[in-house]
Amino acid sequence: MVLNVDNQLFIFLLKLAAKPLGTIHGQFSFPASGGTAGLFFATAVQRLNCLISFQIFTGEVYNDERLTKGGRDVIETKASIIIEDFSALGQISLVAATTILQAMGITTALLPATVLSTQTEGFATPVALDTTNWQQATAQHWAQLQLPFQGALVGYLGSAQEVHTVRQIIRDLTPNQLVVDPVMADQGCLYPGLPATYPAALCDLCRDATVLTPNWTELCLMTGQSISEPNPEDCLHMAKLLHQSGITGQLVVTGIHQDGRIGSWLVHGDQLLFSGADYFPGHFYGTGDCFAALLYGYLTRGSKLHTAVDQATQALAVAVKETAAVPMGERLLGMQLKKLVTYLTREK
Ligand SMILES: Nc1ncnc2c1ncn2[C@@H]1O[C@H](COP(=O)(O)OP(=O)(O)O)[C@@H](O)[C@H]1O
Ligand SMILES: Cc1ncc(COP(=O)(O)O)c(C=O)c1O
Repeated sequence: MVLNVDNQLFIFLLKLAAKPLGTIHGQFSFPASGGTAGLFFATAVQRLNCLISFQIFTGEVYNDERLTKGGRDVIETKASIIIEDFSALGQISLVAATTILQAMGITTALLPATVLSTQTEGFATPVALDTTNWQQATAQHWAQLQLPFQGALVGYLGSAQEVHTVRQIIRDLTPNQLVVDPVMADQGCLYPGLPATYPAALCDLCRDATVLTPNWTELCLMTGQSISEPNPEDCLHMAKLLHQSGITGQLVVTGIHQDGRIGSWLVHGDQLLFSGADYFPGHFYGTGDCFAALLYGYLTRGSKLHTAVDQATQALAVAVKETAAVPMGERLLGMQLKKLVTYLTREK
């Protein structure tokens, strides 16, 4: 319960208590204990001599000289913009990426691309909430605040319209690096609910990417090639096709089996550099999301791309091993991240 206190003596005492913090005026609301709680609060504030701006229930603001007129100090931390679906259940996409990047000590700026009740595979049709208007308004707010951004990571977006929105947002916020995981397909098929026009829409966004992490099916769809078995010759050919179409970011193709291991090919000129780890039988959901987040994280920490791919592959293997130990049906919830978080927080 909130009680309105309109008591001249109380306001006088509160002004006195808060004097070191600047000017206050008007009418205040405090919890049921009323004047006593208010006085206690004001005295505590005075004792702490807080150098912050804070708001009391009614919206009255204390201003401190150190704060700018806009109401905040300059923020120097460069946040990372993460744009992908927020699937409410389990550890898919934005939930996994946020967990990983926070464990790596990276400040995130989240723009959920769509809010889903579940991921799109294995749970029938998820309930979806379109976030386009909110995303645009939030990006505009961030631009007005002139916040600095280190980079952006883009994953599953879910509609061609959303892809266009995201492209515009990225152009407005100008992050230094853009890692795009063109999430749309696996094992030869587009994910449920995505239209056949989706790959072309995604290619537009990929033109702005500095690093791309498609799996083999996604690479084939992006280049309009029929879906083959992964092989080096086709991979290099498709890398050239992408380049010719204006997609010039560095290419890391995931889900590659080589020498009894599984990992990715980093396209380096006419060479393919393989990074791999132990293969665990069966399909895992959300490995691609986690790989892209880890790769983004290591790049942000300053690793060169080849090193970052190796680091991401080894870190991901920790989560794959943990997830392999849970019953197969549970894998639909995404990757188990507990051990990976410990691994990441222990890293220097
Ligand atoms: N069965 C598996 N065993 C071990 N690691 C795997 C397995 N499946 C995927 N990974 C790891 O996850 C990475 C991304 O997986 P991939 O299936 O290509 O992603 P996506 O989810 O985008 O299809 C792979 O390059 C590999 O490092
Ligand atoms: C909503 C959603 N986001 C993300 C993904 C990405 O999963 P993965 O990392 O396995 O490509 C999926 C896969 O089905 C999905 O449905």
